[in-house]
Amino acid sequence: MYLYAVDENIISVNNLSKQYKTEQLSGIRNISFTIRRGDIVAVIGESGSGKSTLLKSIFGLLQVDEGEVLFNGKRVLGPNEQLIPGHKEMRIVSQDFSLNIYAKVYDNIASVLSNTDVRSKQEKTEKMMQHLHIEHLRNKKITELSGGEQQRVAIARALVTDTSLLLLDEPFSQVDALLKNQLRADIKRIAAETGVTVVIVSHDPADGLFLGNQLLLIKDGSLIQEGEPSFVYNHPEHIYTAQLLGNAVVLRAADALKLGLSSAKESVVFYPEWVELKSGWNSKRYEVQDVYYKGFYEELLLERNGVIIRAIQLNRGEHKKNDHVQANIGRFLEF
Ligand SMILES: Nc1ncnc2c1ncn2[C@@H]1O[C@H](COP(=O)(O)OP(=O)(O)OP(=O)(O)O)[C@@H](O)[C@H]1O
Repeated sequence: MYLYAVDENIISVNNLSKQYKTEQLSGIRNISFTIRRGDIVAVIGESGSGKSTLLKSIFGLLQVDEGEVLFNGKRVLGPNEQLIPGHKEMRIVSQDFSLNIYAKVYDNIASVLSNTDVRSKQEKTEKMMQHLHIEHLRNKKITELSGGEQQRVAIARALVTDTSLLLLDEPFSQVDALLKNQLRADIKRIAAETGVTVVIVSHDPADGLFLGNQLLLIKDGSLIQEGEPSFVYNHPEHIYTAQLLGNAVVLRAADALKLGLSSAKESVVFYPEWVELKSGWNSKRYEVQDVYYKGFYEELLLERNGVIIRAIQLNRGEHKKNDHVQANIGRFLEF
């Protein structure tokens, strides 16, 4: 019996470290996690935090210094250990797409399929073009496409071979806001339909919150938190996580006390949506310093006893600058 037949983890990353020979700290350090079959995992972190290094290490494009990556229970070999770097059961879509720029869209996708069954090759290519909404581009050369269109072709090409693990490095970097929402939804739908496991690297926290069943947060080469997105959002282990995911308000304990929040820790942290704008026995009076229009909601800058906080107001125009409002910080975290 094969090991992977009984193991629900498609990937196990164990104590993985990869340092580049640079003066500053770079690469990744001592990272461990597992990926369940069929999951969409979002790796989120700022530029330079080590996301691409992690993705390339999973795929076997980098020789790691310590630790290992297991794919279906078998160690992924590095470039020094095999002739052709990479892994034949995984597909990676890197930021440069690696498409044949002189070939047409259709041929870019079809060319990765075998010629033994021409009919099935055509069907699979057609289906994948439909999945990614690029049928109308079939006869265009890659050089004639926008960055976002190229990105879709690259994803179609990666998925058409019935791969079991798809690695996407910043798949939305070239896409404008409208297409980004569509492409995010497409990836989610295709993953559900095909059962492919997806690892997405992004600097945009919204990708991690919306897309993944599992969220990994990387900072300065280390994995600082992982878990189901809503759990990580609501139970951040670091102030940084709350700031990155939800633009949290961070107050020193002394300032928090001026708002009636008492804490024995150094800092008090809460998301703007945890502030309830209402009168009640525990609500306090604040002055509206400013109102920021955010589309379907407004962010209010509120002041009390010299301390500024932010709150969210869904009913636009309800409170204006210099108004006085009653607000209650319904929940807060202590660090
Ligand atoms: N080949 C290399 N040689 C030296 N340093 C490198 C190399 N590749 C990456 N680094 C450094 O390692 C760190 C992590 O880089 P990595 O590309 O993994 O980050 P990232 O989170 O993917 O960033 P980005 O979102 O900007 O692509 C950075 O400080 C980077 O400068």
